[in-house]
Amino acid sequence: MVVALAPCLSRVVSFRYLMTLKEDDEACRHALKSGTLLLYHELAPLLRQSRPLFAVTNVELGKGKELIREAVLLGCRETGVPQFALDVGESTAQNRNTQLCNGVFTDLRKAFFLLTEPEASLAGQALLRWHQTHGFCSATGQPTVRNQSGSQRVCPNSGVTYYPQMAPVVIVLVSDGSRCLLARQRSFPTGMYSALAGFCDLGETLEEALRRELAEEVGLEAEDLRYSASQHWPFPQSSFMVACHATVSPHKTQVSGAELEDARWCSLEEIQAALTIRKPPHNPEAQPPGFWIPPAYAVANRLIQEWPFVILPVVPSSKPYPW
Ligand SMILES: NC(=O)C1=CN([C@@H]2O[C@H](COP(=O)(O)OP(=O)(O)OC[C@H]3O[C@@H](n4cnc5c(N)ncnc54)[C@H](OP(=O)(O)O)[C@@H]3O)[C@@H](O)[C@H]2O)C=CC1
Ligand SMILES: [Mg+2]
Repeated sequence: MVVALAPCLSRVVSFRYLMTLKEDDEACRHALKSGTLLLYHELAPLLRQSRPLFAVTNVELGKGKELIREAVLLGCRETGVPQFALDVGESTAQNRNTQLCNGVFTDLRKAFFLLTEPEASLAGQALLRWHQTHGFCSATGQPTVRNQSGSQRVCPNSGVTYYPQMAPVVIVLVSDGSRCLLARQRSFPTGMYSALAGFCDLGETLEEALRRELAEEVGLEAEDLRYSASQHWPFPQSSFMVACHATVSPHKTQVSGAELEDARWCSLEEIQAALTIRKPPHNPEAQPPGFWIPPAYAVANRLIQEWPFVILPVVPSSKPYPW
């Protein structure tokens, strides 16, 4: 009994500690002295061997203590050590830090396919980018002021508080019972196919957004829906991805050329072959005909991985939230 409760308790303690750091600037400044830092340079994280590199906070940063104050709070390790993200910006110190920590500032989009444990790098980049782009109040045009943890910004003139935002996106893997539907946009890397996705419109439920996107992009009507998972997705801006499976009756797709370059029904064998491709081919043009799918961290990959094992429940589609 005690063994089962201990991890729960430590998680509660760690969430409460995080809450304190968000609300209490002095406590957060104090925590900066003992926490670890994920460094960025122009939003490119410091990585070593495809892993984010957490430096100790007393690392020499050129501008010293003042620069450390610009760090944003990311989370708290199970050990109770708080984690921060900091962009060293145009500081000339980045080279020194790179040598000191034996890491390399790496473009996150390029590193993404190779990165193990990308969550902290992605969240840190998204939060730092939000601060860089929300320096002014949209009501008064005056500069906004951040709290120490970076969980909010306030306009001293209007009193408006701004919080980091995510746009809700529904992503759906459609199945006709024996095949699943993958599609590609023109902007995708050559040969990559993914599940269908789309931003929710204001006032829509997820289910309505899913049905609209299916109709718009491939001319299909969803029957049964099943929630699978969710994730934060930082490209190109922060989205909150909600991933679902959907069934449709076997039907011809009508691909919208405005939205998609191509959509293809894939058999189990084709999916199994695509899952064996762990990273994008060096020269996709030279590869034999086939396709590859988003990397393991992307929730689209999870939908595709679990598709063969998903047995969709029969849910009356009139219910607004069948899952
Ligand atoms: N994690 C994963 O596994 C995957 C993630 N995704 C992500 O899902 C997201 C949505 O997919 P996508 O098919 O592009 O979406 P949509 O099908 O909704 O099409 C994108 C277009 O919608 C318009 N749009 C409407 N609302 C917004 C908004 N809040 N932010 C940005 N654009 C908006 C834009 O049009 P306009 O430019 O004309 O204004 C944009 O070009 C993308 O960010 C993509 O990176 C996609 C697949 C897999
Ligand atoms: Mg789309």
